[in-house]
Amino acid sequence: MRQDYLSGDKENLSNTEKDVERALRPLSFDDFTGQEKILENLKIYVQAARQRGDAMDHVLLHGPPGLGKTTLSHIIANELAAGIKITSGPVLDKPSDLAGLLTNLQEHDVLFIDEIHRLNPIVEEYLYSAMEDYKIDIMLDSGPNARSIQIGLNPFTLIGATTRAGMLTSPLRARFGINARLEYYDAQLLKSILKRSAEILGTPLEDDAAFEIARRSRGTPRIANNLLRRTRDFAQVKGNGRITVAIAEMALLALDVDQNGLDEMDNRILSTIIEKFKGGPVGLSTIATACGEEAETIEEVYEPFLIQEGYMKRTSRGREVTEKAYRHLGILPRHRSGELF
Ligand SMILES: Nc1ncnc2c1ncn2[C@@H]1O[C@H](COP(=O)(O)OP(=O)(O)OP(=O)(O)O)[C@@H](O)[C@H]1O
Ligand SMILES: [Mg+2]
Repeated sequence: MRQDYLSGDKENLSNTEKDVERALRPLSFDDFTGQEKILENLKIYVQAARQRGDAMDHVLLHGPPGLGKTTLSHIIANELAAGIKITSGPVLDKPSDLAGLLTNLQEHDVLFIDEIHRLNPIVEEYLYSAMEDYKIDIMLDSGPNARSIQIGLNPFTLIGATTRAGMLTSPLRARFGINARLEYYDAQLLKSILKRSAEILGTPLEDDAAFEIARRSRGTPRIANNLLRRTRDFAQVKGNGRITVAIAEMALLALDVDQNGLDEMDNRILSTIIEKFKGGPVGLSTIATACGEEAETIEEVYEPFLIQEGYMKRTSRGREVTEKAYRHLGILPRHRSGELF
């Protein structure tokens, strides 16, 4: 369970936690911290579309979980002063599910499809003409009477979000005029996000405590906010309600977030590769089995951060840990084909 909220799995949040997550979600471009380049461009596209009275071009947002894809989609709709309809890839079973949504869109509305890499191929194909010409073909009747009629749609903006851009087919990817990859946040940005969140929650958060939580949040606002909520609990029960650096340290220790901000699963992945596979290279599915975690989760949630921070690398022969991983775990690197690191 602890793993779940640290890894940023939103499905496992309770209802109150979901309410808090919603309360902390920025609603406008000005509320949104970081991703400056993306924001700068989006502001221009939004303004241009509004000035012309057109629907904005379709947007693909990709990047690791918890970096703000859903948040940004809502912000775009807000800034366009448009409505938003929300669905997700796995939910759209058949073309008629999608047709229902599309025909209900008002002019310039946003249709947000989360996990768009998990669209059923038949539904996906259906989306092509909707995206390109704002038209769909609907089948009437079946058997010998089957015929299709074409229906025009109101011009709309599709926003697709995915943690796995590589899994998108090229025809789908090509239909997004705007393509943005969200990056991990640095500690300073996360610190300002935390200060804002603490303010909303009404929790006093000292500066150095904010920085400590920020730098140990795996570059991810969702994790930063989750750690803030847990730290707030510690401050309330073990302190006087104020989040000091000592309280933050205590909470992070209890949550198994180590000094470099790696959590229990990060460390398990690294130590497994070192101890069971001599540091690698080793295949993803082998690591997954040895760690008792799904390969997809490792690839989507853990590995991108471990690679970005230089603990691990991907080679053509599989995953390998780096010298930094050995140092982090306090293990001496072994001789590898005669060479030392
Ligand atoms: N730039 C930001 N500024 C402030 N808060 C942010 C920012 N980005 C994300 N958050 C916070 O982090 C939480 C998670 O963000 P969001 O749900 O948008 O991530 P996501 O990229 O859609 O993740 P997933 O891939 O899991 O769907 C939000 O509730 C929001 O409070
Ligand atoms: Mg999301």
